[in-house]
Formats: sequence, C-alpha cells, structure tokens
Amino acid sequence: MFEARHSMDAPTTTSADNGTSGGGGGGGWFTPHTPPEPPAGGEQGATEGRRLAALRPVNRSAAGGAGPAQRRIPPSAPPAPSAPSARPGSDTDRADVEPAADVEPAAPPTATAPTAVSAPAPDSAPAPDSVPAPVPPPAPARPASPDAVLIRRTMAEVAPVADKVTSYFYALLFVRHPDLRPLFPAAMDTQRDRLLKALLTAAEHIDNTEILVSYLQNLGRGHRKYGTRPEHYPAVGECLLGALSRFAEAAWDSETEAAWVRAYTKISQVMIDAAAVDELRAPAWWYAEVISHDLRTPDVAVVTVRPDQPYPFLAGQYASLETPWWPRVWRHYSFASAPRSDGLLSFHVKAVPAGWVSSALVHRARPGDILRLGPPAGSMTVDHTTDSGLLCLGGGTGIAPIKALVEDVAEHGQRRPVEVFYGARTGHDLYDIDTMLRLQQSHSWLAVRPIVDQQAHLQLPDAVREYGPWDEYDAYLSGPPGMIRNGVDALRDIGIPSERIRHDAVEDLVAARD
Ligand SMILES: NC(=O)C1=CN([C@@H]2O[C@H](COP(=O)(O)OP(=O)(O)OC[C@H]3O[C@@H](n4cnc5c(N)ncnc54)[C@H](O)[C@@H]3O)[C@@H](O)[C@H]2O)C=CC1
Repeated sequence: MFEARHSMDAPTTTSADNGTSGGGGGGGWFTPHTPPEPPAGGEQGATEGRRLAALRPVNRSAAGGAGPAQRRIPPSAPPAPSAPSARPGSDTDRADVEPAADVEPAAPPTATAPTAVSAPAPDSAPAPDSVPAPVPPPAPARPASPDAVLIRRTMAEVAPVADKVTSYFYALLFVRHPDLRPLFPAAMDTQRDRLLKALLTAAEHIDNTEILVSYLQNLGRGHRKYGTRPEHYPAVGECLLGALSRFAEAAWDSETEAAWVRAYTKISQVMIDAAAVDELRAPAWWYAEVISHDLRTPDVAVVTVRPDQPYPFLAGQYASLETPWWPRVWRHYSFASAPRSDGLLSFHVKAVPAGWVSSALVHRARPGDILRLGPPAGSMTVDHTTDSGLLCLGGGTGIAPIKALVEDVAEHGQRRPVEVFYGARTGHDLYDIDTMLRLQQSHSWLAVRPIVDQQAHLQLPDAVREYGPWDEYDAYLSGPPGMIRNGVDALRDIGIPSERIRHDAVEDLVAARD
C-alpha cells in the first residue's frame, strides 16, 4: 500500500514480469480525479477498534522518527516551499512514476505492493560490489492460497469503483488521523491513484513470498524519507479495511477480513523491519546541492548534484528526488553516470506539461539549490559475472541509465560488446548524442546507433530487429512505457528470452501522456 511504487518506487523487473499486469484497464487505477468523498461517519468504529489491535505490527525498530541522519542541516537553507497552485500532473520523466511516472508522494506506509513486482532487490543498500543477482525465471503457477482467493475476490469487487475506494480511504485516514496529513503532499491526486494499484498488486502477489518480501523491504526503506514510523501502520491498516469493507460489501465477511488483516500485518511487518535495519546504516535521505544545470534543449536539462554524504549506488539504478518547491512530492530519475570518484550525481530531466518536479528541475533549479534524494533503487544493473554482450535501447531521456551502464562496463575493463540504440523523435531530441559518440570513439567494443523516428520512419524497437543476431546479448530497455512494452515484444520475437531482458517496471513509467 501503500505507496506503490515505487514506487516505486520504480521497481526494476525482467520481462518475465514486465509490469503490465494489473490495473491497466477498467476502474481508473491511474487517473482518478474525483474529489474525495467524506467518510460516512463513525459507523465502523467498534469493528475497526478490533481490527486496529489485530493490525498492530510488532515494533522492532530502534527508532521512530528521524535518526541522526535526518536531523542534518542542509548546507544552505532551501527556498521556502510554496504551496502547489495546481494539481501535480505527471512528471513523466521516468520518475514520476507516479507514474506519471514518477511521483512518489510522501506517504505513510500503506501497505502494498507493486502492481508489477520488481525483480528481487538486494536486502541491503546497494554497494558497488553488490550487484543484484539475475532474476530467476518465474516459478510454475501454484494454486492460490485461501487468503489469496479472498483477497482477490475483494479486489475484483472494488476494481470498478477504484476511485471511490481510494478517495474514501484517504478521507478516512486524514479525518481519523490528522497527524498523518503532513506526511503527504499538499495535492493528493497522484497518491490517491497509487493506493489501489498497489493493493491490486499485493493481492496478485500475496502468495509469492520471495518477490513480495523483497519489494516490501525496498518499500519500507523508501518510506523512511517520508517520516513514516511503525506506529503509523495500524492507522493505515485500519482505514484500508474500513474502505474495503465499505466498497466490497458482497465479498466482505469475517473470513475475508481476517485474510486482509493477516496480509496487512505481514506487509507492514516486513516494511517496518526493513526500515529498522536500514536505519542502522544509511540516512533516510540525502541533501544534494545543485552543482551544475545544463539546459540541453528547451525542455531537457542535465542536473548535477553533490550529496552531503557518500551515496553508494550502482549504474542502472535510480533515486527519488524532491525539490524545495514541491515539498513531499518525489519523482524518480535514473543516475546518468556510473559512480564517480568525485561523488557527483547527474540526472537527465525532461519538463513535461503539468510535471511539477520535472518543470521545476528544468526551468527553476540553479546551482546552489538544495534537493533531497531518497535511497538508490532498481536492479537494471550489469551482471559482471558474465561476458554476454549488452543490447541497450534508450528512448529520449531513457538514455540516462544506458549511459551509466556503458560507463560501468568501461570501468570494469571487460571487452564485452555493447550496442546502444538511442531513439528520439527528432534529431534535435538526441540531446546527448555527442556524449554517446565520444564514448563510442573511446571504446572499440561500443556501437551507438541513433534512431530518429522522423528520418527512419520507424521506432526504436523495430530498428533493433534489423540488426543482430542478439543470441549472446542481455537486453536493457529504458524509455517511455510504450517503448518498453513494444521493445520487450520485439526482443522476445527475435529470440531473446524474457529473463535476459531488463527494464524498470512499466507501472513506474506510466506517464499521463502514454
Ligand atoms: N529521465 C530519466 O532518468 C529516465 C526517463 N525514463 C522515461 O523515458 C521517457 C522519456 O520521454 P521522452 O524523452 O519524451 O521520450 P519520447 O516519448 O520522445 O520517446 C523517445 C523514443 O522512444 C521510442 N518510443 C516512444 N514511444 C514508443 C512506442 N510506443 N513504441 C515504440 N517506441 C517508442 C521512439 O523511438 C521515440 O523517439 C519518459 O517516459 C521517462 O519516464 C526512463 C528511464 C530514465
């Protein structure tokens, strides 16, 4: 729940679960814009009192609020946040996967799971030597557990009224627990949108402990930056059950309620435990000062920042990022370089209409501004235990992590072939082609092929079919959701097995315009 993704946080996945499951049709999982309905009084108070006790996870955390790292003072005071004057739209630059691809609004833990569960992530914060293992092929389907059956039945009933359930849930949460309101962004549209999507995923994956736990651990760690504390979880669970029982009347009975209580207790416990472990070794967030701001086109900027503390990550991963102008609104951006000796991080940001964070980063951010960074996430990383070639498709600003992967291969000194297909709508949109061509000049194992839609009269995935063979290659895709979907189809068509195709989960990339 809760914040789904990551948001994901934006989970990375292989095409074996390409993130297209669930939530795509029907009930408006991605675009609810109806105003919240007021909660219908306290009619469920007594029942939910019982639930509250049942939902309370064990608090194993040594902490509860911000640890020492969170009490840091930014190098210089960020500008005073201003209240949003318009709805946050979709910062489609990867990140918003809030989609809008990137939105990652602050939220207390709402239980949840990704609509597309990501490839298992490492338990610990990524370190340069902790490359995630390749994702194993999916296990053969097992019969659903009784709890999963009940949960899915609930989800099927609420799917057509997803907007209402989401609105009701947040209304309930903020009326009953007004102290939690400050953890969320001022405008809640995107957050409302994410909740049920996450629930749907939880329902779909409740039996898949390995993947679910891994996802939830990431989610728990990622929630630290919101100020989420263990005691928030029961409140969220209570309101979740309140909303589900109201809108899934036909399916709801004591057994169903018990199944949800078990599921939520498990979900919240995994998140709380992961956050507690993470608290011992990493800050909940990093302050990062903008060091340079390079406007490459009227709407694409390369933003380079210096974190206030060491920031370990792997090439191919991404971070959530908050600007001082839109507090508690987070978007995901991929690191555009492999880790550098000077500790600087770069992001490629495209301003999109109604994309609050991306527009601020492109049009407002200047050297000296202070941003906040969440922990690194994602497993679209290079497997250095093999010498397979890398077939990389980067569409638009999706070239950012591809460039990082190329640098990573270069630093490891292996002579493995890397073929980069860099797609853009027009020649002007190939804003990073000079960098990519310079890399090609320096490395004989690297081939960079720009594909301009207007000139080639075809899009990136189709262009790849004309080259090859790709039998000895692992594939990496990064770009808009449509490119990922079509790219995965094209690559499977030409014989690359799903488990050798890596990309961030499509949900996390869903942009309003796509
Ligand atoms: N900024 C970042 O760090 C990252 C951004 N992204 C995502 O990349 C996207 C970049 O957006 P833009 O630069 O506006 O890219 P764009 O929309 O201009 O597309 C770039 C290229 O991708 C291909 N493409 C687009 N849609 C396609 C489709 N439906 N089927 C097949 N091929 C298609 C085309 O070749 C096109 O020229 C955003 O959705 C963003 O969320 C992904 C990873 C990292």
